[in-house]
Amino acid sequence: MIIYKGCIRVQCEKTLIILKPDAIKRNLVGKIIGKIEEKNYTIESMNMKTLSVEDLTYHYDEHKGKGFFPDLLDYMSSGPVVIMVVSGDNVIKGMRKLCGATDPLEADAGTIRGTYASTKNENLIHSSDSIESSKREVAYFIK
Ligand SMILES: Nc1ncnc2c1ncn2[C@@H]1O[C@H](COP(=O)(O)OP(=O)(O)OP(=O)(O)O)[C@@H](O)[C@H]1O
Repeated sequence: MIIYKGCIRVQCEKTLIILKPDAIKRNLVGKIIGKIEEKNYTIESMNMKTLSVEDLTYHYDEHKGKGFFPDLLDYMSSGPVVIMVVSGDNVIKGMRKLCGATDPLEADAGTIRGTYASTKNENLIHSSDSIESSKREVAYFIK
């Protein structure tokens, strides 16, 4: 049995994190990664890329047809993002909590969105919302 940073390695979850274009434009990458590391989560992989409309249509499939979808595509393709796989005990739930509510005005103090973001359109970070989403997103974005 391998014990790694306090959790049994084989039971550690993985989640896909995307630091959105505003995180890079506003020089917040280091601060956000600092908050993730403060929680003792582990960064398993990290890369930068500008997402294509094809990537985003796949990723945000559930939002296709909604009024904000065109703005979401414009925003998410407006510059490079940082794509990370982060692991840790209960990391999926823990990272969603650390990100805070989708609307930063409703996000708890101390969360990433509550601390650094101010609009629902540009809310800095994506985090997988379930084990199924995490598997689907990691399989798509990490080749
Ligand atoms: N009503 C809205 N107006 C503008 N943008 C929105 C709205 N709802 C969602 N979005 C954008 O679409 C993204 C995906 O929405 P979702 O409801 O899946 O929120 P989330 O799970 O908190 O965010 P994400 O999927 O990016 O982690 C949001 O993060 C936000 O950027």
